[in-house]
Amino acid sequence: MSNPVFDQIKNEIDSNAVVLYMKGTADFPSCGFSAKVAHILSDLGVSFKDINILEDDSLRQGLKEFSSWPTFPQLYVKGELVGGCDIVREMYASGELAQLLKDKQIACR
Ligand SMILES: N[C@@H](CCC(=O)N[C@@H](CS)C(=O)NCC(=O)O)C(=O)O
Repeated sequence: MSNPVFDQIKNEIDSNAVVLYMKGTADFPSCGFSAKVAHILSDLGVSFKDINILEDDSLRQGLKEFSSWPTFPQLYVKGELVGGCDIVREMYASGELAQLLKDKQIACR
């Protein structure tokens, strides 16, 4: 059966190369974990769409199910979940995140 929230998420991650589902916005994060990932993407010079899950509880709950991931932030690149703060931090530190972005033809430094 089709789920309208899943359709919304699918549309967002298909129409934006990099999507960060977060608490707050990139300019005004409401949580340190979300702030960290937004800063990492900014450090890499990556354009991304920030979506504040605190403004939409059905999206907040629906994403946990859609992604099979219980927390935020959630970083999607080209329609695929990369992970949350811990994973993104590790991938950034090792250079793996920059490599993944380059492999997916996303401009970054
Ligand atoms: N270890 C997590 C930290 C993030 C986390 O624990 N987020 C919590 C608190 S901000 C969360 O999103 N809980 C579910 C919710 O608030 O709906 C990660 O790597 O992203």
